[in-house]
Amino acid sequence: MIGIDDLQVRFNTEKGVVHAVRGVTIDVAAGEFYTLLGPSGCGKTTTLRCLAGLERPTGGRITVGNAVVHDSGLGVSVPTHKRDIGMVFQSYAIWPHLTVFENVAFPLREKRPKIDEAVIRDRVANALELVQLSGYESRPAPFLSGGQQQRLALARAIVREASVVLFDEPLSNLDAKLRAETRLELRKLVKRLGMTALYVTHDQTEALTMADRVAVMRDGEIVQEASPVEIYMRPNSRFVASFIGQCNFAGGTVRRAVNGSGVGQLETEWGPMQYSVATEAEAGEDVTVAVRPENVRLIGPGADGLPEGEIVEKMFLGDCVECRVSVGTAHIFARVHPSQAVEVGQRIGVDIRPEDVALLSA
Ligand SMILES: Nc1ncnc2c1ncn2[C@@H]1O[C@H](COP(=O)(O)OP(=O)(O)OP(=O)(O)O)[C@@H](O)[C@H]1O
Repeated sequence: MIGIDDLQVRFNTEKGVVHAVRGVTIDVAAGEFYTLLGPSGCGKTTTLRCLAGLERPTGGRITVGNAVVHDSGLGVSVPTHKRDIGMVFQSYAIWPHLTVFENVAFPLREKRPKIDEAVIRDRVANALELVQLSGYESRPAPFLSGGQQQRLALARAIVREASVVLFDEPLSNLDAKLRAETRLELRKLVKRLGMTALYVTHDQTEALTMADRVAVMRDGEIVQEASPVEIYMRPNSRFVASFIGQCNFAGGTVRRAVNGSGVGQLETEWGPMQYSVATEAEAGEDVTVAVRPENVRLIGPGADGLPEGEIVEKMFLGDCVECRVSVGTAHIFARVHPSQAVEVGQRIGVDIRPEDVALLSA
């Protein structure tokens, strides 16, 4: 439904040329919820703006459904209003001088040939019902709460009945609790309407909870594209592992590589370890070992010949206690249940399952 092929965007600035998007290629299936995730300045908004027709790419080709909306080689560029796309932005861009009804009706009133007033009323009523704003029709838009304004922006995007909807950080103005509620609501609504969504965010929780597929961007490029679970469990680089959630890293050397269904052996800064996820790393190769803090278990000292360390710091985080443990020649962070008795200075065994160890290139 959305095809972006080798997208290139260069901006000429006083400080020289900024190559904001470098060969981004994505293919989003009909009905899929696809998220571009990355730190500020990585080029995600620029990619979205190119798709919307708000930015002119330097190179590449973009299709929406069966329509080519941009092709730098052929000199094709379809204007924004002729693309089959709805948009929801961070600043909701609702009209403060209009009522809720008129805000939603606005995109329909702009259409040529003109849409019949009775049809407009019907479609607005439907859109408002979907986002649970029925009954607010005559209220001035600024007199809605942040969450309601966000839903109003969504109603305005869906009233066009476009098959593709673009979201640029639409939840970032909401407080934490409302943001968490709206995440799931928004995903459910998009799925119910069968829309194809391209969602831009720098918030890893949003990406992990909402998306069918996530593309992590860095410096204008996609560095990994996979399902949320795979991105989290099998990051392909230190950058992705540390951008998405917390991660422990240590230098290591492969002593015996995984073959078949067996486990491999590593020598690491934390001591000897086992791993079971097959990689291309060979015996003798230097690697970076990555382990999530929630996968580090702390067990009584001397247990089963586990590497032993000392708790040097602990921090209560509400749903868990984070401990910094000195082990081998390095430190590792572990997250334990608040009911587990842990004290600074305590000797402790550090247990990590082989399947929770990821190897990255050194
Ligand atoms: N109109 C412009 N002129 C010059 N440089 C620009 C322009 N728009 C974006 N850039 C630059 O292109 C790069 C990518 O910007 P972009 O807004 O796409 O990043 P982003 O990942 O969406 O970041 P954020 O989350 O902060 O919006 C940045 O270095 C930015 O400064």
